[in-house]
Amino acid sequence: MDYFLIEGGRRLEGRIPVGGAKNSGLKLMVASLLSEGPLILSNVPDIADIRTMRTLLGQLGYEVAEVDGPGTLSLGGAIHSVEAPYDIVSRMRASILVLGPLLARMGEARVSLPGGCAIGTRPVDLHLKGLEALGAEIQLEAGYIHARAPQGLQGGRVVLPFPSVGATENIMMAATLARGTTELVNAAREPEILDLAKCLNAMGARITGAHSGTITIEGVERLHGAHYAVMPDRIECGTYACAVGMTGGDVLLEGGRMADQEAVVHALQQAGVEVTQEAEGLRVRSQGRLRGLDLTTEPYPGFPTDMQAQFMAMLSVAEGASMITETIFENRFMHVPELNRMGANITIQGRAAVIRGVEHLSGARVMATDLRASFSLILAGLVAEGETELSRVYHLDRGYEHVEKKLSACGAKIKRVKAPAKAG
Ligand SMILES: CC(=O)N[C@H]1[C@@H](OP(=O)(O)OP(=O)(O)OC[C@H]2O[C@@H](n3ccc(=O)[nH]c3=O)[C@H](O)[C@@H]2O)O[C@H](CO)[C@@H](O)[C@@H]1O
Ligand SMILES: C=C(OP(=O)(O)O)C(=O)O
Repeated sequence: MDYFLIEGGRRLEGRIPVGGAKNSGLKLMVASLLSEGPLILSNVPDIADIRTMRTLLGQLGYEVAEVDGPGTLSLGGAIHSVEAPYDIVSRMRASILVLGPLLARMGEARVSLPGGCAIGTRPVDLHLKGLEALGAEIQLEAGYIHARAPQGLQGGRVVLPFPSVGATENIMMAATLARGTTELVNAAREPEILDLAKCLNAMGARITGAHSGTITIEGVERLHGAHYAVMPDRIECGTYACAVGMTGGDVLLEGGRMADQEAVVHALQQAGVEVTQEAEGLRVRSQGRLRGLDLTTEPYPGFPTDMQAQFMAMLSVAEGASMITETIFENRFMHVPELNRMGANITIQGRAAVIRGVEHLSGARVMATDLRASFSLILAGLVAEGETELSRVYHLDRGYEHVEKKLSACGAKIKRVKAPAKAG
């Protein structure tokens, strides 16, 4: 397994290009299953989850090919299978999103139940109830969700008890090909939902209100091919902003958009990091010691759970105490013991973590436990005294592209040590 070696203490200065959003690109790839013509997606990030999604779509018989080099994918062809198997769904949770599109397009889907993962139990009951409200018959058998709609889906009113991102996406995609109109109430409002609706509309869907919490989907007979560019990754952008804040740097995050992440920008500013929107992206600057603050993760437009671990690392070296309350996932504090091994002073009290800022962290051997936790340890390594060795970087590779290249270009000392090839 590859690992990273990070030598702390370098100020970051320069430019970092923000890639396409993982949490949008994966969903847009899935959306292509609804279309009769090819969907050409540009600005697709070079990350492991996108490769896993290519494998999954390939198993359904779908053709996914790079056009004009990396970053642009053409997705289309005939669907030969309606099954998303356990080995892929367990590797990548976004696989559950093939359920709605396969059901709408093929009248049937068999998708492995995703189960829990390192950050929490992550049930999918809201996805299933929403699809049932559109007329799907759903059975759970041998660890699989078996959904059928032999006569097609019928639009209806779905009220989500919680604005689940995944349920909103699954139901919205399925409803594009249902007969009649669907109203999705208390829908998620994340920017990636709007990106998905815009892409579906470019394919001929009729969706309105995708940023408002009530989404109306007028079903159409068929969707057609389109060209669409994946939105910039607001979480990658926020992650690098934390790196700049901690290292006292000055970096232009090319393509970064303040409008997608006002809660994160506000929190950075409260901590003493300067963030301004420029024509080419977000300019992030910091000087001197940061200040502690309190944060609670919430559905968008609140502070995102996907930025919680990175802020934890940043606040671990801020002046004074901070408290972070995690309300989305019950087990998303796995980075805390690792940060403490580097000298942080963090205690967990139920769903809250109390962070007492320390002056210095020290390099250590640490282990990544999940995607965002991995980056919190890189952030700690960037300011720690001495060397940090971060193992299990496959978690990080799921969702961050070219990390060592992007950070090194701004003066960080970080290198990937490749695992020796297996003898064989
Ligand atoms: C609201 C929120 O912050 N969603 C995040 C969630 O999306 P993801 O789509 O994975 O999760 P949801 O938004 O669906 O779920 C958030 C919460 O709802 C609960 N739930 C969800 C579905 C369901 O059928 N039943 C149910 O009880 C979950 O247990 C969890 O407590 O993780 C992604 C990856 O980290 C993030 O990018 C999303 O921003
Ligand atoms: C946890 C994440 O992704 P996933 O839902 O794919 O596990 C994430 O993007 O932070």
